[in-house]
Amino acid sequence: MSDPLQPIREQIDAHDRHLVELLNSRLALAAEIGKLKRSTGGQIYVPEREDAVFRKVTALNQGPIKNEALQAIYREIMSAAIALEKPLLIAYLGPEATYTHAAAIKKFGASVDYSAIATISDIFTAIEKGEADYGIIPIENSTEGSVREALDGFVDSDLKVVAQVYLEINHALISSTPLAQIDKVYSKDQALAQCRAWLQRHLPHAQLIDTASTAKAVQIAKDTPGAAAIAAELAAQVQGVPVVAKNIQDQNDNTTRFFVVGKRPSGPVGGGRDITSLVVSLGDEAAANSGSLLKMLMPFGQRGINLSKVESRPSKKRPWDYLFFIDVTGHYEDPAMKEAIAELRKFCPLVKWLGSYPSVQ
Ligand SMILES: O=C(O)C(=O)C[C@]1(C(=O)O)C=C[C@@H](O)C=C1
Repeated sequence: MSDPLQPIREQIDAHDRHLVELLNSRLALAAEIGKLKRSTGGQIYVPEREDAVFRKVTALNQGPIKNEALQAIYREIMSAAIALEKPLLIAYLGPEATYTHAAAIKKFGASVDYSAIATISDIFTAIEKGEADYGIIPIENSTEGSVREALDGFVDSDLKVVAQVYLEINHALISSTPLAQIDKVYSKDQALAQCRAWLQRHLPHAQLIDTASTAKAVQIAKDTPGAAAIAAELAAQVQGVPVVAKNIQDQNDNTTRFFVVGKRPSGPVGGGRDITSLVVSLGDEAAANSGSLLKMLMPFGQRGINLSKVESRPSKKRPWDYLFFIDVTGHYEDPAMKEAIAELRKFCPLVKWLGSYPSVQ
């Protein structure tokens, strides 16, 4: 009896031949772009162009492929294109299998090189010294708020935020010890905090111990009797430690926002899809004038520039002196944004542009 799958598979084979041809022809064009960029010193990774490509293919898509699947494929196509143009090294907050590692792969795909770096400040240093091309760091979590080391890192650095990526965070309890006998739980402070209610319910007497990263916690738990770690399931797989419980985060839509940092700024994507991040200090103005916070936001509001985040951090220079981290919609090069920032500079001793980047992807 003839196999009914056979003729369909033959059509798939014909499509695959065509796809491979098309992919190679597309990548040859990227290699040509790479040559031009190398001779002119152009940027290899271009977030605003990638955003346009993602938007274009999504608009072309009539199914049945889902947009998410199409974008994942295009992520890998552009990752392969980057690798042909120039091998890029991406530094991420390690060790291997941290959430930042997963976010880095989501952003840059499988064809670039990655390097695990122990601290956020070492990531900044690696890029400044040219030891890595880009860095990826967690900036804020939907349950726990900002990552302080990351915000602080930008104050003293001239690196720019060139792109951002969001990753849904699903924590697992990882241990070789059964749940009833676990007396210590290791993880990064943010992850422990994101599972506070679950821990209170299931391990109310366990000691909670902060570690430099979630993957580091798995390393410790692996060799410590009675110990468990909170980390990604990926970290459990990579290090061969059993998963005791899955999805233990208190909020189901627990999401972390990551920044990609590099030496040169990204160009605009337009259409209200850019975000600009700034750090502002009001200096003595704050002490002298109770309306100064409002005054700081007015230059944006008056020009219809949308404010999506304001976060304050102690300046560490004087007690009760604050730095404000502000996200606004638009690119630094937009005329209205330029005007607003110029106005801010008239009365703020510090207005530092951290970067402008596409809001999605
Ligand atoms: O258009 C470019 O500048 C390219 O390098 C090509 C390409 C692509 O494959 O489409 C690859 C990498 C960049 O990040 C953006 C786009």
